[in-house]
Amino acid sequence: MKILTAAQTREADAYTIQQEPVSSLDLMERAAAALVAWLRQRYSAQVPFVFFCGPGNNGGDGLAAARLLFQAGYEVQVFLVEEAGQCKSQDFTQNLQRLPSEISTHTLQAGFGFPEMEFGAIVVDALFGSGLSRPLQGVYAQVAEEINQAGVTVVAVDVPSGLFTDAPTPEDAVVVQATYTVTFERPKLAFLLPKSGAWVGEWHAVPIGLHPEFLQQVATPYQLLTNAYVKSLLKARQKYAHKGTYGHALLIGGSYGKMGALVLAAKAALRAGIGLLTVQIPQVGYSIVQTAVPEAMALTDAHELHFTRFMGQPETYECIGIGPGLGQAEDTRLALENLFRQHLPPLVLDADALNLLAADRTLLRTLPQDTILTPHLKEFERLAGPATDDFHRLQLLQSFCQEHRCYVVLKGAHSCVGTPTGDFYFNTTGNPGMATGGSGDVLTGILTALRAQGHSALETCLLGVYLHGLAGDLAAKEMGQASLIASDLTTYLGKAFLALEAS
Ligand SMILES: NC(=O)C1=CN([C@@H]2O[C@H](COP(=O)(O)OP(=O)(O)OC[C@H]3O[C@@H](n4cnc5c(N)ncnc54)[C@H](OP(=O)(O)O)[C@@H]3O)[C@@H](O)[C@H]2O)[C@H](O)CC1
Ligand SMILES: [K+]
Repeated sequence: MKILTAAQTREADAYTIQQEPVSSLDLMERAAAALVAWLRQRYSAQVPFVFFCGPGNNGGDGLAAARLLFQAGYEVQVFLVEEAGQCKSQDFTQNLQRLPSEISTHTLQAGFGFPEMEFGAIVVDALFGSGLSRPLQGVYAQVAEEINQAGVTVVAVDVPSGLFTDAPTPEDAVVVQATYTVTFERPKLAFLLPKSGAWVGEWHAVPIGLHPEFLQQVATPYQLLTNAYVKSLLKARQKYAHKGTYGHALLIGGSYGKMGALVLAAKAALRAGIGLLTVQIPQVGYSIVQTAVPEAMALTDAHELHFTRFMGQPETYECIGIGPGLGQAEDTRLALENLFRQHLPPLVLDADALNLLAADRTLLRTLPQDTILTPHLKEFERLAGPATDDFHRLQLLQSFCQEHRCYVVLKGAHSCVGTPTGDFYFNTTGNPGMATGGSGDVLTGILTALRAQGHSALETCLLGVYLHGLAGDLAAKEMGQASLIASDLTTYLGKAFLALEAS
């Protein structure tokens, strides 16, 4: 699903208005109705609502929604927030005229006294949306600050007021802290990024019937993974298959004190459908692996404690995953250097393999084409340098993938897959319970297994992050986020496959 910029959203509006055709006032009515349907599903008519409406179409949405909610029997109060002399949008003015006189309406200007709020009231933030052109100041900043200090549930209309959707919001800017953001048609790019996403709370995208033709033709490098799309990437298992049909993968990793990481990756690879799995481990890991993962074959390194030399034949494997528990010894770096000189099957690199690459730019330059790298934010910073903000990090991701002709799974709340073509795919599954040691090792195992089964690098990344997150969501549903540990992700991987197939 494409993610649109604010400018593209305006174009989508204009196209819809012209081609459907529908008046802009009716389009606003549709947006307001979609918001009200969401509110009514969540809150009973006993819950009072307080609307704060700005001067543009976001405020107009607020006014239309206040009217519809009032007509549905809810108690509604409206505060119009305005800087003296500020122009109002036409649709705002029309909706103000349509507001039933029974709704208590007040204007807040500079120096206002912030209203007392009834206990349990829900604040609807309709100050500004995608038309924000500068940080909040004056009365708008004051109202936003008061809302943030009121300790109430805040539902932001389309965008939390003060948040820029396609550019960094300055560090010191005032932004409404939303509990929920009900956004129209598509989430905005800022919602998916770690810093700006924190203002958004839990977001829900509600359709408002923007013209499908426009959505189909509009070009964007930003995509959101949908269930339907990821499902289309699944391959059915064949009746006459044998273990050779589903690839032979190799995982290289584990070192003294870090064999668990390799075991986690190996178990996940097996649950991700691999036909055959071999692991290469230092001697210290031999009995650990043979006991913990009897399904895997083991190659032992010449070294007792860590990886120093690839012991197999590259052509035996359809994919090699390197990194979980690897360690960063100098002879491990040399072993990677030697390995990269060979003709290799596709690679998945994680953890210490990434740290070794980051510390040795020459090694990085020899990275085989189409390698999948799976850094978290800190590892990515080591690889590509520090980012000044979320949007700068996306630029770094794009140029890194293009320069090294690789795929990067940048792990986080909405893990982002960067591609050599300069595209970005944001994941939609997963939860904060997955921020736990070993979660990344499980992902490496899944990706290595999918790649070895013949998926392209892109398909592997998309299917892998989605299934990994879905397994986390299914696990968290039964055991809660706090108690979730990495092995649970592997336990629930089968259910994630089933859920995706059945969706
Ligand atoms: N397709 C859709 O998604 C639809 C969305 N709708 C809603 O429309 C808004 C966007 O409306 P728009 O009027 O473009 O923008 P805003 O309401 O966010 O505000 C714009 C006005 O405010 C001025 N402005 C901008 N920043 C500030 C600021 N910091 N302080 C004061 N004033 C500011 C701006 O004027 P400037 O010329 O000064 O920039 C505008 O006057 C979208 O978010 C949805 O809620 C439609 O209802 C339906 C379709
Ligand atoms: K808003």
